[in-house]
Amino acid sequence: MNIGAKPNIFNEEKFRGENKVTNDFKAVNHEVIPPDLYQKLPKVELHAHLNGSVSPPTLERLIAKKPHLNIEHSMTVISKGQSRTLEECFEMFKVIHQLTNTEEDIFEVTKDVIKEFAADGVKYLELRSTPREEKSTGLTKKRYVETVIEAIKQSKEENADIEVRFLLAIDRRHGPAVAMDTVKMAEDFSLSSNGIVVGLDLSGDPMAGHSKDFIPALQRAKNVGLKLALHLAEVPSQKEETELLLTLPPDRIGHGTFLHPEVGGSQELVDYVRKNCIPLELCMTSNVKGQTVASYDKHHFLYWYNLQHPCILCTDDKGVFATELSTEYELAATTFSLNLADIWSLSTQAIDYSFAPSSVKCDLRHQWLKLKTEMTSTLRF
Ligand SMILES: CC(C)=CCNc1ncnc2c1ncn2[C@@H]1O[C@H](COP(=O)(O)O)[C@@H](O)[C@H]1O
Ligand SMILES: [Zn+2]
Repeated sequence: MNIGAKPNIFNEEKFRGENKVTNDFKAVNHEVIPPDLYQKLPKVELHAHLNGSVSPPTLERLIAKKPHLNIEHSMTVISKGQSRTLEECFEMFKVIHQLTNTEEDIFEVTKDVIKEFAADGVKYLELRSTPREEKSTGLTKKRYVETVIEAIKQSKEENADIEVRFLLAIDRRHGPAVAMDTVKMAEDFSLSSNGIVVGLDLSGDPMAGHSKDFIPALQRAKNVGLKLALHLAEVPSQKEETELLLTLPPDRIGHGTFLHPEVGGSQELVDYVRKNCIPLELCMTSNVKGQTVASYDKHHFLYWYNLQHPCILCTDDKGVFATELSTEYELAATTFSLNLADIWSLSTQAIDYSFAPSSVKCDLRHQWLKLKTEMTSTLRF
């Protein structure tokens, strides 16, 4: 729906009727929003890089375990109000990788990240990560992937209130041969992981390599039924590269910051994305702190949302960008004056755009319905 025209499916009459705003409640768009609403809201996270999602407490533990590295916490996180260039952000991932260079570290960070998303009200999570080999510790790419899968399985066995899937990431900096190996690995694991590995991500420095080099690997992935979530138009002036990746077409687009004509993209690109109904994974804090978007109110969420195009709010790297998925929902709501019904429908629609099998989607929709009833009574509608 267009911002301005507010439907009332979340039945927020009670809120509208209350004129006073207490210290505990915030007014957004003339509604009164309880402070923990965004955390309680059931959510779907579809764009989270494992190593970028490691939280301060986990990093503190890893730093303490490896004092010889002389890593300070400020080297791994961009605090509120701060920003960095893309190059600086990518340097931060290198620092984090030094801290997560053993099987044990990968297991620990995966378990912690899952726990933290669950505590933030995320009911379905798609984690993505680049299989990494570390000669110094004997970590192999195969063991890396197996370890993430083991951590996901163990979280489930421990009854974490969250369903988790895994996308293997292709880092553009590593070139087409590694990309093809990653696709083959994803193929193998999609058969042996009990449905945990569902697809691939294309990420890494958007200025590295050229999209055309990755088309054969990505095409192969598509041919064998793996899903594709591709970072696309994350930086300006990549129209030709973007066009090429869109012809696959991907199942979801990461960022898509520079697709539309106002920012140097084109109407043709927008029309193509709309015609193929390719959902956009939008990460507001990441884009502002990474300086590809000037400010929250200039975020391309507004452009696509007003076109009624599928938009999914995501964190990207909740550790590095010091955010949570609930914070991203709150940011979108306050920046673009979304009401409760808009927020609820954003979080519900994200279920449709996940790579989960239909049985899981169906179960999530039931959970949403149940939680809506519970939240409605808590909020005294
Ligand atoms: C620089 C910046 C603003 C980052 C946000 N946007 C991103 N764009 C492209 N690739 C990314 C981004 N954030 C994380 N990644 C990828 O995810 C990796 C970290 O997670 P992992 O090791 O794959 O588990 C990074 O090394 C990088 O390859
Ligand atoms: Zn990303």
